Amino acid sequence: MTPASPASPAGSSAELARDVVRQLVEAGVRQFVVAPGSRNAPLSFAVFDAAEAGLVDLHTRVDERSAGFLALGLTRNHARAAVLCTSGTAVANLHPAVLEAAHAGLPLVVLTADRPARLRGTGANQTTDQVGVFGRLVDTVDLAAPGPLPLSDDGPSHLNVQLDEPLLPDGRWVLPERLVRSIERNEGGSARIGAADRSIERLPLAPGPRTVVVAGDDAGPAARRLAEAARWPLLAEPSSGSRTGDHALRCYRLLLGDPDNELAAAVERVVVLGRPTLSRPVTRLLGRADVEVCSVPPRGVWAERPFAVTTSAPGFTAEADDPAWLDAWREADRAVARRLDALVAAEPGLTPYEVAGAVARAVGPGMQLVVGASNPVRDLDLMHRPTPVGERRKIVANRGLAGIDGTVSTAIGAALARPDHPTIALLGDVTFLHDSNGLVLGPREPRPDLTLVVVNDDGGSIFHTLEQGHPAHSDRFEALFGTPHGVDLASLCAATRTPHLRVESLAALEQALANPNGALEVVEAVVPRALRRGHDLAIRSLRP
Ligand SMILES: Cc1ncc(C[n+]2csc(CCOP(=O)(O)OP(=O)(O)O)c2C)c(N)n1
Ligand SMILES: C=C(O[C@H]1C=C[C@H](C(=O)CCC(=O)O)[C@@H](C(=O)O)[C@@H]1O)C(=O)O
Ligand SMILES: [Mg+2]
Repeated sequence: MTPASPASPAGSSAELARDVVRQLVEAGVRQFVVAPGSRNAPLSFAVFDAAEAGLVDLHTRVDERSAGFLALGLTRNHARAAVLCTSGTAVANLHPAVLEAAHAGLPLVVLTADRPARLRGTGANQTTDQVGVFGRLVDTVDLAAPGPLPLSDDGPSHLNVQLDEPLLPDGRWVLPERLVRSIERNEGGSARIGAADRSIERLPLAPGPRTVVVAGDDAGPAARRLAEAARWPLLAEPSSGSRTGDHALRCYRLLLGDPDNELAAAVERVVVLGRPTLSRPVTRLLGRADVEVCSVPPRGVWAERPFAVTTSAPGFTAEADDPAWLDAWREADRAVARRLDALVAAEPGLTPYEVAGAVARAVGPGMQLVVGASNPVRDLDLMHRPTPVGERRKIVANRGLAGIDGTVSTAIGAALARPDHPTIALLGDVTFLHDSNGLVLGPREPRPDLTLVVVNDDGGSIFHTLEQGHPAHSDRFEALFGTPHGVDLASLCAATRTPHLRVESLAALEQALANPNGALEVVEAVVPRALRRGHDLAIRSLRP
């Protein structure tokens, strides 16, 4: 047992590392994800000692891409995390998660170990230019000695820590008593970074113009509250935090996508909150010259909107408007939803729409759903019936940049940060394969109560629904877009000893969802990809 050293030698890497970890803990970081490396050893040892003292949770991941998204999932669920790695290409593997955090406005902390500045520009091993490595969107704080850490609360913080040899502390870190006590009293930074509902100046909107409320990703419940106060139709994406109550419309996308829909044509004003990312009909509505747009800027970088905005404010209020407008939208929504359910039910085999519907129904009060990009989030948008207000369901998605990367790890992180209830994830097969390293968990690792439902259509079916999927391109489609892989997911799961179940019917899927194993498991739902374009065209042509 190495002796405890209350204070490391002044100017040592151990002292610098301990100062960084202390400040992060004081700022509310309680989750640390370590990717193994020698250069970051002083930081890793300091985190280990903080974990031994019960102040933080320590996670280890061998793949920095997964480590970054694990930290993102923790942070997205208000358990602020720091991810740390060694120098060189390891740092670049964190970039996808850092970019998602920047665009989603998440306070992820990135600790990159570096060689001392004197070695920069030389051929020193594993040394590159890490200052500004995440581009203009994320500033770097380059640390050579202990000092105050400027941390961002509305986006990622990059701390590049110059660590010189010796890289080993000369003993265990005995954390300062006052730090331990303050954490035990949960003083200092909050361990749960949430979108605090700060009292903000809300701008009143006059009744009259035929208005709809669009709630994009991370809009929060403010969108629902405004729609309810004004009696306006609510067009809420699954990860908006507003897809609850009786103003939210399930099939808004189909109503807007109908060029002859009189209700859509009659819209005169849109109030938009969060970041709408799912569909071109919503994008088209927001870009219409005859529509007034009132916007609450979203979190994250580039918060200015890609469409003309008439009024921008941190929030809006409204009085009750004419309910006939809402009633007309509700009636049309119910009518087209009935036709959608009939179309899906008429299909003999398991469809991705049924998978999304079954998953949505399986997410009970308090539970969490993490949904992957591409078709799963769009199928959920069509099939997810808005749920009652107040039942604390949470739907999480990486919509800052809509990447298919890191989704397994994001789901694990989000699930670990919400241990009171099970989490389900819904994702495509290519998305799953893209982060299958997320299943590589060491024997000491905290494990989530998480069911990963993988919709396996052996490739990227989204492209069938886009321009690329037109039959004119069929000679090149599979090679460039369909990308069939033929991977045996059962064997892939077996490699990491992850429980796996393959289902090919709705009944089998519902049975699996009703009997989760309470730990990490994969339920593979096999569906045909060849039918996607036909189904998509039929669904888009549905009318009330
Ligand atoms: C990191 C990243 N690479 C590529 C893309 C482009 N992309 C979007 S969806 C998709 C295919 C997703 O396939 P899958 O997960 O199986 O879902 P499906 O489309 O079959 O529903 C790809 C490659 C992306 N969004 N992010
Ligand atoms: C496949 C990629 O992402 C694309 C996915 C769908 C988007 C889309 O147009 C959906 C159409 C709809 O449902 O209305 C598409 C877009 O936003 O234009 C995304 O690029 C990809 O390769 O990035
Ligand atoms: Mg697929």
